[in-house]
Amino acid sequence: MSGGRPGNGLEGSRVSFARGSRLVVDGVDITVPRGAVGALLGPNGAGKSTLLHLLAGVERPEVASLTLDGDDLVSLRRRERARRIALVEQDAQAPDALGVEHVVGLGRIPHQSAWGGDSTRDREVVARALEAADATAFAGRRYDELSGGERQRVNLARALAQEPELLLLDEPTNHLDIRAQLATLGLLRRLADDGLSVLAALHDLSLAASYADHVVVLANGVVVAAGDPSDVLTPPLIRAVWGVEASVLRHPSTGRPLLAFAPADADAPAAPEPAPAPEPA
Ligand SMILES: Nc1ncnc2c1ncn2[C@@H]1O[C@H](COP(=O)(O)OP(=O)(O)OP(=O)(O)O)[C@@H](O)[C@H]1O
Repeated sequence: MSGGRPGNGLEGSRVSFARGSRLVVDGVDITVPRGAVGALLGPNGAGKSTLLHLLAGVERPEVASLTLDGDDLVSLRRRERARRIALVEQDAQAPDALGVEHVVGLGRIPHQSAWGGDSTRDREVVARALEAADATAFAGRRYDELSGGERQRVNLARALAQEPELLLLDEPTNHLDIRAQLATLGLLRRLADDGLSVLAALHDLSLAASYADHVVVLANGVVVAAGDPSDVLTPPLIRAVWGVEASVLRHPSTGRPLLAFAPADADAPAAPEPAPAPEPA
């Protein structure tokens, strides 16, 4: 699905954004190499969605530099940006009563001329995107009548129909059952292996560790750690950022980190009373 253009992927340096007097993204350095899956992690309110919006051009950042395959993203024209970057938003909306195929077809607009309408290729790309996102079964239905998880797959299909070089996703596993979560992250992995740059905000640290090449941990708008999931997702870091106790296990088949959590000590429930010893027979 990627454009196949050579380059370094996304490279951002000192990306910042203020809401009123408060910096909600504060001097973030971020890199998503071409062909890599990056996971953006952090507690509620850390600035993940805001950062994705800045990278997608929905909001304009204060920035030292922000490039995609060497091209300055901030000065990129809107249409060119939409050809190269797709954002799957959390709980994205579509106009009422639109059919699913139509919604996915909206992803083709940046590639179409003003009077051209849908070409055979557009229709093929839409069909492939629906299939890749496992949404073909809903193709003939109305978007506003779908469940949350079904919509999430359609939103992904719409982004894939854009044939971007950089795919940004805000909690793409939200609403999805476990099979659909694994399918979505497996698809992102394969798309990256084909050359797409992927950055997804995720709350499930084990899923992030299973599928991402690197993770970026945000807290209060600042990057507090970044790198290989095995190096970054340590119990002290998780305690400091999320305020919970974590044990790092290993996935039995992949060897990737698998995290088990407990409330921080002060909040931990009292240990259960030991069971009374059985009476001797
Ligand atoms: N429209 C807005 N107006 C004012 N403040 C906002 C707005 N949107 C977000 N914020 C604030 O900006 C900060 C970053 O929010 P953001 O949505 O980027 O966090 P997040 O890491 O994506 O959180 P979550 O995991 O809860 O989705 C938060 O403090 C939030 O309250």
